[in-house]
Amino acid sequence: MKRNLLMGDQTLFRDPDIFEIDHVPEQFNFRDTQLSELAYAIRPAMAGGRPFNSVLRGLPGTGKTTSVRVLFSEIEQTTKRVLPVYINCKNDRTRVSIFGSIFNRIFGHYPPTTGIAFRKVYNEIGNYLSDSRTVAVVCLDDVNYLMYENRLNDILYVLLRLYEEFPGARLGVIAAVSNMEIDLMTKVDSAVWSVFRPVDIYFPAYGYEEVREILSRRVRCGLYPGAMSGEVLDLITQRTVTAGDLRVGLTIIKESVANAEKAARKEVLAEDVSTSVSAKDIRLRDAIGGLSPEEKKFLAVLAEVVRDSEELPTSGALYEVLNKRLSTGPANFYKRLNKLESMEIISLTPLQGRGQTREISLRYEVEEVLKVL
Ligand SMILES: Nc1ncnc2c1ncn2[C@@H]1O[C@H](COP(=O)(O)OP(=O)(O)OP(=O)(O)O)[C@@H](O)[C@H]1O
Repeated sequence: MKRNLLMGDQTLFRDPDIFEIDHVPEQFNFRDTQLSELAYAIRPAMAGGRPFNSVLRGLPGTGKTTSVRVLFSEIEQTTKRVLPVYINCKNDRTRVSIFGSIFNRIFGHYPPTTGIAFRKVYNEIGNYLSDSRTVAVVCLDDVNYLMYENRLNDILYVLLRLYEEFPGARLGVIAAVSNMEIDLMTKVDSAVWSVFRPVDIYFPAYGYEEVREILSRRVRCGLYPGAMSGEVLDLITQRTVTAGDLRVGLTIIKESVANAEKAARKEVLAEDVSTSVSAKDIRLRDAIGGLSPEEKKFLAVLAEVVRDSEELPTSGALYEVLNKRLSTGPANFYKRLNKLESMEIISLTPLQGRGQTREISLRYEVEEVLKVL
């Protein structure tokens, strides 16, 4: 029999990209209310005015990013006077990188990484918006990743005050948050909030019928006919609804199809349906995917220390190990620790009567973290 190890002889996928998390579906249903609220906030920009700022709140996988992408693509097809800028704060976390991304959208290239002051980048953006009367709409997706070291305040402050220095410059911010425990208002200084004053747009979780319809459409586009029965789709829908995150369903479909292919079946059976995917799992992969190589090494050592300690390690004890193994130094140590906390990978609990000392725990199983790393 002819074997083809790298290119499987047969695949059930008509188009595997359809199941990627960042795929923008052709049909985006069930979010009409949110889309019209967001369109309402952006609309003044279409007439050259300052858009309303907005906050999109909803659990992961409730369509916040997709709503922004849908409207941004409509803007791009309609006018050049509005410049939509999408920023994922998991990747762009500093003032320099966020303004670098805005600069790139305007001028088609990033500012040089060395030898250029932030102020110069800022001035060029401000002058461009002011002179060209282009209105910028900046989406800060997963803005919770900026909630450490006061970065969110700093970045919102600089963005929202641009018009003061550059008369005529107009810019609106869309901030998306997927952690429902976070009340953005309490995280932003009142002086910044008084300029921000966002419209609140809530994205509720999808119900059973909605999830089934969304997944079934994906299956019709992404798999060959007959590859997945209604019963198997019901099973996957049920797991997705229980997990409360559409990304779980998309990942289960991908893995189940791969299992069926491995068993050389032409149809996914109930036994192929992967049971190991959970919303927590996806959150962990997502969070770790947003770490730099140095931060990953830091987390790996931290996880090993947690695994090998009888009690939860303190920040002091952990610092000793990390400094010895990775020459972390105190400033980087606390920066990385705070970042891992903001990404909800670890918890830092203050110890009573011990000043700045914190007790460190992982929010996931140690082995799970090490496996994903
Ligand atoms: N109404 C919908 N119709 C079709 N697909 C959808 C719908 N809502 C969400 N999806 C799909 O679910 C996945 C997750 O959606 P999206 O990234 O927009 O969620 P999110 O709320 O931004 O999540 P996060 O908070 O993690 O960023 C994407 O693949 C998206 O295409």
